[in-house]
Amino acid sequence: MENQANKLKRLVKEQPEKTGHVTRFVAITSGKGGVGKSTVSANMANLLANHGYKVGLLDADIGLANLDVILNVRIQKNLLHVLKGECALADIVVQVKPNLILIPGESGDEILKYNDQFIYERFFEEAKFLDNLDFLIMDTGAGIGETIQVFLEAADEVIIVTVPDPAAITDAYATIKVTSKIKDSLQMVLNMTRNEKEAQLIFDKIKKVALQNIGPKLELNLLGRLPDDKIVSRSVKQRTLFTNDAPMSAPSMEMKRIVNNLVFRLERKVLDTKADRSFGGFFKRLMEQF
Ligand SMILES: Nc1ncnc2c1ncn2[C@@H]1O[C@H](COP(=O)(O)OP(=O)(O)OP(=O)(O)O)[C@@H](O)[C@H]1O
Repeated sequence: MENQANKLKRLVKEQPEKTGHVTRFVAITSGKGGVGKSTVSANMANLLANHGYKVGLLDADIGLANLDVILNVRIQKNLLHVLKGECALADIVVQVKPNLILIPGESGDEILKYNDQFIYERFFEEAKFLDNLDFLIMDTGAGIGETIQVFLEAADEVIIVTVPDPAAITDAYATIKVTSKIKDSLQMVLNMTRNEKEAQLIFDKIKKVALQNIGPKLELNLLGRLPDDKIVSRSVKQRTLFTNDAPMSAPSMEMKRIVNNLVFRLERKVLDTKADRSFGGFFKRLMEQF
């Protein structure tokens, strides 16, 4: 019988290996915890997978509702176990549905703390089975910690999620300010907003402050908004995804707009194709920066 590791390798490698295949790395972060970062990450990855993209979802945040809980999958070990040499990468990867895998992580601090050269070499070799991913969506922790910044710097696109409450906005702004030192463009998602007007108003205020204090060099964009909706909270409680449960609902339609805007941006963006654009290459960049 085919074991789990081989099955995963086969599933992810269904397509013939493309030379020069590009994986796009998207980091989702927030200033404050509990603003919907994991909910946005999981539903974004789900919609991209529905579009036919091969998507990896990396949980680099151990918060209240982890991605395995949101996606209703069982995990036993995570990236930390791989980096400690206790299991193989293929053993921890969970196939959520066709085109969507979950890579269970740990807090970024823990992940990047391990630096055993021998295990790294094996890890990068093993990571080749993830080379066909079109997107890696990373749910990072909240705040302005050094490790989170390392993940954000290595990403092609950084999305900062916030909610309208003043404390969350202040913290989101702190993230924008710190991250503007390493990124020229940042995306925002305003979650739990009453309507589009409210989202735009809040965004305009943040943008004005950013322009005054950071300057015009930073391109700050509103990628989209999500309403505060029972459909979203209910799906999280039921361990389902609202983009599956209620695909025609207001939150799903807004989530589709966010995903379309993201894909549009990334398709236009000139990516650094000199850098190794594989999952392993991305991790190498992380380790080098840390
Ligand atoms: N648009 C929304 N409408 C209603 N409830 C929401 C919405 N977005 C998120 N929530 C609820 O907010 C809570 C926190 O969401 P989530 O776990 O995604 O946040 P987080 O920022 O990832 O948190 P953490 O910092 O713990 O990782 C969840 O219970 C979720 O149901």
